[in-house]
Amino acid sequence: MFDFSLDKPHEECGVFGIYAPNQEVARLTYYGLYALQHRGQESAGIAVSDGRAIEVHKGMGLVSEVFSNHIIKNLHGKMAIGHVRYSTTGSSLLANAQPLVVHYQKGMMALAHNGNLTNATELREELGLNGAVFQTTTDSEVIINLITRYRRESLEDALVKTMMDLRGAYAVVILAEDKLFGLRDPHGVRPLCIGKKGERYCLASESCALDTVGAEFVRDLEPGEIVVIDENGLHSRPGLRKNRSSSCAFEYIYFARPDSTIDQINVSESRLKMGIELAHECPIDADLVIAVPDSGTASALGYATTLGLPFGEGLIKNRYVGRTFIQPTQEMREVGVRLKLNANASVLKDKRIVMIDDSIVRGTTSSKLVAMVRKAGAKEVHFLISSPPVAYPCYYGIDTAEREKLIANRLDMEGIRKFVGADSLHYISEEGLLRALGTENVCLACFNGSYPIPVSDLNRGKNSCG
Ligand SMILES: O=P(O)(O)OC[C@H]1O[C@H](OP(=O)(O)OP(=O)(O)O)[C@H](O)[C@@H]1O
Ligand SMILES: NC(=O)CC[C@H](N)C(=O)O
Ligand SMILES: [Mg+2]
Repeated sequence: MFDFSLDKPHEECGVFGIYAPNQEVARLTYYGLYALQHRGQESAGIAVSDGRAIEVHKGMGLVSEVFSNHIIKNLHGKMAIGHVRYSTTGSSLLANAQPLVVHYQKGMMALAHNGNLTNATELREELGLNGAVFQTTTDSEVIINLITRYRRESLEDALVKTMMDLRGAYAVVILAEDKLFGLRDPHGVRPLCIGKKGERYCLASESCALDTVGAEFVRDLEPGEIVVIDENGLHSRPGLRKNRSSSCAFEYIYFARPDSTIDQINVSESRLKMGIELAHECPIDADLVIAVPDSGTASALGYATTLGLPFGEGLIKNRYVGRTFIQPTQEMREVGVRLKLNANASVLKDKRIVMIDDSIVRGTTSSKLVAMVRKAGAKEVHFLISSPPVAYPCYYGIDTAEREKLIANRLDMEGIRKFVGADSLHYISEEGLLRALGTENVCLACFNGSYPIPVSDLNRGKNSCG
């Protein structure tokens, strides 16, 4: 049977950066991170710089738990970066929280990273042989070590050289030498966008964070691009030759906030279109369409509208639940799901239900929800999924579990249907998903095992650097 003891959301990290002398950069970063909280809940941190010295505060937990008004007020500087973490390489420990800060031959540097390197172990070994020491077990520390190693050249050249060594996914913000830098890997797997607030610039994993701090969206970083933000404004330096862009499809399906737009695709709109595609691929004669909130909501609306079916609030999400910290016993796991979601019997009773969620990963949530909806009186439960089956692990920064734990890797379609207990089960096709996204330039590795960036065997485990 499956080991459910590792049940937790499938997340990654969020980064934010701002260059704004005479503004409260720590507070703005705090708000930016608050908007990106869904990207990681294990730890949070903010580093501020006056152009020379860097101060950092980080801690385990949510942004609101790590920072108080007092702490924010005492972080002074003209620029800042921040990070919310969901660990992918290196355990969830304070020592691994970001931003990472180092002293090097030219002063101080702070770095925050979203993504996952696929050659971190090899790079770490090589750096270690050349005398580098490490204070964390993250892949992100490899990046900062490489930059300082190459810093005999100008900082921009050092960044280019570093990017030539790195494989994998990285959206990175850096404070160093009176400047704020942003880097995006040549495949553009993880998002990073630029905002303008007055005359000043900021960087964020998702555009929703720009809205929160009152910045105008300027554009996404190009794959392989480096941007430099300082007293003179913003300039771009082509870092590495851009590959065919492979931005992560899972960002649109599940991960990013619906009000964000990534690489010209609005997340909520793409989910709506996934629902429309599902309606074309699998029209079901039902009485009511419901969503697993929140990430299933837009798809369920698209499905219902296309087929002219009513949409109802069949499952209600407790808005105060972030992570459920589900205990590894059957009873506590069920409490965990019930704490987060509850069936609304008054709309479900005696109805034939189509229930739409964005994904099935390990299968834990789905089986509980189908049972819950039946218990609330539904006559039939048809379960539709707005992503193809997740059958391969992500090595680029989304923690979707090891291959053996993925239900689509273990069971065939009928086996999964039986496991979740639905009357019928249908996943969107890969073609349907691509039509909904309106581009083929996306990474679909977790669905089809075709990895756009090679992953060495040494980098296939969570603690591969530790
Ligand atoms: O098959 P599983 O391993 O249970 O994973 C699938 C579920 O996980 C995600 O939700 P999650 O509860 O992580 O977060 P959400 O509330 O943001 O949707 C996703 O939206 C599915 O509902
Ligand atoms: N999910 C992420 O983006 C995590 C960043 C980095 N790999 C870490 O584990 O700290
Ligand atoms: Mg969910």
